[in-house]
Amino acid sequence: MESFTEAWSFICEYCKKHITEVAYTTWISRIEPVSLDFAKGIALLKAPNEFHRQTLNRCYMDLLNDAVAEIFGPGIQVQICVPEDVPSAEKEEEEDASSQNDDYEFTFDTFIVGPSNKFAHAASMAVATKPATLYNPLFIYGNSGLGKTHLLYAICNEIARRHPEMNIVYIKGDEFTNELIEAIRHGTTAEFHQRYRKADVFLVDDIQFIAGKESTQEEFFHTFNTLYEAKKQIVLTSDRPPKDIATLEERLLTRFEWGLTADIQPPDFETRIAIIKRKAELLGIDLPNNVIEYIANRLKNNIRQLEGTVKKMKAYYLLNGDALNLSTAQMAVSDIINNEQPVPVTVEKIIEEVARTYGTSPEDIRSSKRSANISNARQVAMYVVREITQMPMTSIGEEFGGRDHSTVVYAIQQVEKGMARDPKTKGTVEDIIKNIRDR
Ligand SMILES: Nc1ncnc2c1ncn2[C@@H]1O[C@H](COP(=O)(O)OP(=O)(O)OP(=O)(O)O)[C@@H](O)[C@H]1O
Repeated sequence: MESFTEAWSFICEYCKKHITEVAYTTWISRIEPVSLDFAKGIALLKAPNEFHRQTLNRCYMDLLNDAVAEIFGPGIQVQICVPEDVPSAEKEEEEDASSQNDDYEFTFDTFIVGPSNKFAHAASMAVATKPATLYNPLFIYGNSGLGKTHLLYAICNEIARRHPEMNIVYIKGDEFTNELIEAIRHGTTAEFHQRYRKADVFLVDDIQFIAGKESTQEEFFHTFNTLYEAKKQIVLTSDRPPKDIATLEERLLTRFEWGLTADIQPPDFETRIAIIKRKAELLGIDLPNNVIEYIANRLKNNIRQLEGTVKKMKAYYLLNGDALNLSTAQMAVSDIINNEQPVPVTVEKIIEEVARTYGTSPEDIRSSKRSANISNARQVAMYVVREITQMPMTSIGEEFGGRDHSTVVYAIQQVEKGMARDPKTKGTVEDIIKNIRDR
């Protein structure tokens, strides 16, 4: 592992010589080496997200394999994973509901259109066909599992197909924040600017995660302006409309509303039926009509759940030989509903989100450092832990580096007072809680 990480810089050097600087910065520089297994002949690399992986698989696999062969000799195949693939107990539980999809690509062809999403679909098609001419920015919002990411990838894939020369940059709002914090820490903000401000098409999934984070919003504001003025296409998604993102800066809110805002609603009955049929077809199984109708009647608000149910039925069929009938469907639906119970939020997750918001690190929050920003972030983190987990004060104190009960009580009171006095503080804390709960 150690030597693979060391050798990674040589692989990067090789790639750098063979592609343009922009392509290198956008696609190769953000890969992380994971492991090299000579016995299996696999070099495992990690891409920051699914769209990145798809692009690497499609456009840069030969280059990466050549680079690996140059350094380690022939017989090693590159494989790309994404953070979601890295096993952890929690992720495994989420697996069925995950938006990762090995059965089909997220394109316009695989997107079923109905009254609930036809406006967002049409706007996305328009943007993909003529980037930066009609709607800029395009802002798509809707609840979880209704197809925002699917549409965003569909735009990426369509533009990549029509305009292979265009530099498409896709990122999630929280990744943008994390990368900025890392760039500030390592003094590499120039590379950070270059990566995002050289985009021809800039797509940000879950933009709500930048709200309340001052330096991220500042950076995003400049990136937005640079790209907008250069007539580059910007597409954003969120779980709520811009005006409902409590701590979004006014100047960003205005900009997000400059172009077109399109919402996606839960699908109606006919669309749910069409989606179940299509998912079954893609998975190569034949579902009777009564089964399709049963699923469509039970799951109304989330397309990811519809898809998960069809996958579950296929798994029961293949693994247990169960028939594709109503009782198997009942089992699959209740499995999906139970699995989708929210995963309990850990203190670690809460501290991570608070740290991101205040531009500090989880280690600092748990430490005894007393600078104003860190103390403030620590108090907010204690408050949020109490709000979300209802954990006893003494246990909260232990989680924060062995602080005593009275320190926690004091911290919570301070935050309550701050929220009562200042609407901005209130908005920030509420956004943090919403972001953590919505994950
Ligand atoms: N109209 C549709 N036609 C076909 N599949 C769809 C449609 N809408 C959503 N899906 C599928 O449902 C799953 C969830 O969609 P997606 O990940 O795009 O949701 P999302 O709105 O981005 O959710 P989240 O906010 O939780 O990230 C994906 O597998 C996607 O392909």
